[in-house]
Parts: sequence; C-alpha cells; structure tokens
Amino acid sequence: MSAKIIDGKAFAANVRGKVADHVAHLKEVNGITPGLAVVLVGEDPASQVYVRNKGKQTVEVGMNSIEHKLDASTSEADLLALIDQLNNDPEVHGILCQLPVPDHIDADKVLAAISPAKDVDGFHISNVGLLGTGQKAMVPCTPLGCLMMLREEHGSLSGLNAVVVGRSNIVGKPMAQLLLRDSATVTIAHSRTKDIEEVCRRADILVAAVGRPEMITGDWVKPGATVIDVGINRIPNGEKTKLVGDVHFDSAVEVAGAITPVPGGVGPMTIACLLANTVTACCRAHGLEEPEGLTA
Ligand SMILES: Nc1nc2c(c(=O)[nH]1)N[C@@H](CN(C=O)c1ccc(C(=O)N[C@@H](CCC(=O)O)C(=O)O)cc1)CN2
Repeated sequence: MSAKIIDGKAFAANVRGKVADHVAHLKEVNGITPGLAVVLVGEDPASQVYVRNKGKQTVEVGMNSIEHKLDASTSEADLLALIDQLNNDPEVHGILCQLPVPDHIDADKVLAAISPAKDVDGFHISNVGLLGTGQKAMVPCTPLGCLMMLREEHGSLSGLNAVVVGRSNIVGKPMAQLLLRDSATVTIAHSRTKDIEEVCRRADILVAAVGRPEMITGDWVKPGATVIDVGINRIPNGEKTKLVGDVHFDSAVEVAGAITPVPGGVGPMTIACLLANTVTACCRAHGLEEPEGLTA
C-alpha cells in the first residue's frame, strides 16, 4: 500500500494564513507591524532565491521586509556593524543572516552577534541552550516545520520511537530536542552509527537530515512509519538535474504510513516558520500574547 503524501506546500500556506491573521490583529489592535531583516552576503544563486522568497512572503503576510544585500567581499567587521545596527532598530523584530556566508567570515561569530530576542533562525547559542533545557526559545525554522507536520499527523508524539538521521546544529540536534520535548523516545543516528538500517527500522517517526541523496531506502523503514525528509540534494538527471531528498522516495512510499516529498514537503515549511517566528518575536518584544499553534 502506498503512504499518505504530506503536502508541505498546503501546510505552509495554512501557517502563512495564521501568521497573516495575527499580523492583521497586531496592526489593528496594537498599531504594530512586525519587521524582518534578512542579510545576504555574496551571490550564491540558491541563497539569492531563498532570500527573494523570504522577502516576498514577508510582504504577503503583511509584515515589513528589510533586505540587506552585501557584496561577497564585505568584511566581517562591516557585517557585524550592520547586525549591531539592526539589533538596535525598534522597527526590526527578526534578523537573520542567510547561510552559507563567504569563507572569510566566521559564521559562528555572526550568529552570536544577533540579539537572541531577534534571532528568528534560532541559531544563537542562548536559544540553543533554552531549547535544550526546555525553556521558551526561538526554535530553528526547519525542525519547527517538521514538528508541526508530525503533530498534525500523530496528535501526540508521546512514547513514539523517533530516529533523527543527521546531527547538524541547524536541523538534527534541534529536531531531536523538539521531539524529546514532546515526549518521544529519541535516537540520533549518524555516519558512525552501527547497524543504522536496523536503528531506522525501529522508528515510528523517521527524520532524514543527513545531506546524502536517497540514502534511506524503503527497506530501512518500519511499515506504517511517518517519514520526514529534510534533504534537498540536486543530482544529475540525463542532461539536466533534479532535486531529491535523503530518502529514496519511490521505495519508501510503499512502506511508510505517511511521507514528505522533495520538493514540496519540508522545504516550504522553512520560510513559513520563519514568518511564524518573526511574529512570535514581535509579540515577545512588546509583551503581547503569542499566536497559537505557531510555536513549539
Ligand atoms: N539563515 C539561514 N540559512 C539557511 C537556512 C535557514 O533556515 N536559515 N536554510 C537553508 C535554505 N533555506 C532557507 O533559508 C531554504 C531551503 C529550501 C527551501 C525550499 O522551499 N525548498 C523547496 C525546493 C526549492 C528548489 O527548488 O530548489 C522544497 O523543498 O520544496 C526553502 C528555504 C540553508 N540556509
């Protein structure tokens, strides 16, 4: 039997709708318009597309979009000065620096310079610590999107066996923390994990965030499991290229109970959750009630 396909595009549209409703409420009742500042350094083509989409969707939900596109040769000091300026701008509620940054810039330094309260990517060490200790944090967008889809699929995640394949700071580790927070039994698997196929086969929830095209095949999947594919890999396809996940979709779809496709699964949720985090940051900054269903 074929799995249910989780429609990330539709899910993301729904999240954006909720964000837009809350933004309208903030404007009408409180006279506040949330503002998101996005900083891009250099001309990486994929980053340019992501930043363009972030700006477009920010405006579509009624928020202010502030874009800073800097030359690839921008010095680290100049970038840090810009972040300092944005940290001190009361019109800016969320700040992010698009990753990756050019090699001469230390990404960790940049992330540490963003005010934790405006860190809508949830990458600042303070937010990492708050999430890890179960406190109110800004949560990284991609794992937050995965969590929203899993909650919708399962209701409660309590007691379910969740396996996260991948241990990156941006996806794998925060994903594991979020699953733990929802009382799942969590395993993080990675390139050194012994019998990784067997570990994956025990998962009721399998999150693939390893960055290796189609590594996880159907025989790694427990029948009926929910498979969330975070991978975005461009591979050759004849004369052209195509986008695939970390999961071999055609075999996994025959075994799983529900599965996210690539494209159109987790990806669209990343920007939707960025907008959700921005409205959350704005509410927190002004001591206002946070929107329901848009945070972890
Ligand atoms: N500061 C940040 N940098 C990066 C992040 C991030 O969350 N914060 N994540 C990625 C890039 N990213 C957003 O920034 C992102 C990636 C993918 C998608 C998406 O919608 N993907 C589509 C396919 C797109 C395509 O055709 O290429 C999908 O999966 O359906 C949105 C946002 C790295 N940098």
